[in-house]
Amino acid sequence: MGGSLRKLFDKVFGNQDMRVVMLGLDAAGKTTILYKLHIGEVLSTVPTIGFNVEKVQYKNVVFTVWDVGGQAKLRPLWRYYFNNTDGLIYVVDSLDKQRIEKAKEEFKTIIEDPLMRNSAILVFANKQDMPNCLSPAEVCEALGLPQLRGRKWHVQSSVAIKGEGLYEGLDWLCSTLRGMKTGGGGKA
Ligand SMILES: Nc1nc2c(ncn2[C@@H]2O[C@H](COP(=O)(O)OP(=O)(O)OP(=O)(O)O)[C@@H](O)[C@H]2O)c(=O)[nH]1
Ligand SMILES: [Mg+2]
Repeated sequence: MGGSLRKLFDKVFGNQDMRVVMLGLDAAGKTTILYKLHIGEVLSTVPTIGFNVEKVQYKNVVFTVWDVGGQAKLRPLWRYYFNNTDGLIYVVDSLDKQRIEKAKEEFKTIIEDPLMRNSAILVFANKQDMPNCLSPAEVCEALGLPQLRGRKWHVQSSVAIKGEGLYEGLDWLCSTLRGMKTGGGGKA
């Protein structure tokens, strides 16, 4: 699975310069996604300031991954990480109904930041293998995506531990970014 996903990843991203930030509450599945893609070694973590930043470079694509739970005091650092971000991947634990409201609040703060204004938004409704989880449509509703104006977004059902849905999501992100970079605008 890892090998074939990597080949697909290659095909999708080709030779483009791309900066992708992956965010979500703790335990949403970000690290699992990163490792499942087998796109490279984790380059750096920054535990000294109280949170982990995982950075992965694979060819021209730089992934920066961190969790955003209760990080208000760290928001000034966003400037450093979010600058020139093309794509935002927001990972939601679809089973964690208790914290879906919190996930929404954080999401809203992120996408309203001026640095994120132009980024395409891919949401992984993760842990879809779990019974009684929120459906992708419910996650979409809970995050308020249908009310978003002037943004390109997509909700992708995923089971990160099995690698399901990851390629489909990245495929959407890549073709959307390609469209945006050539000025045509991808599918919303
Ligand atoms: N059932 C199920 N479990 C998953 C899935 N994806 C991730 N997990 C599990 O959820 C837990 C958290 O996953 P991580 O990838 O560590 O989450 P994270 O977003 O990196 O969390 P932080 O690093 O704490 O911010 C782990 O035990 C994973 O195995 C999934 O699709 N289904
Ligand atoms: Mg992690």
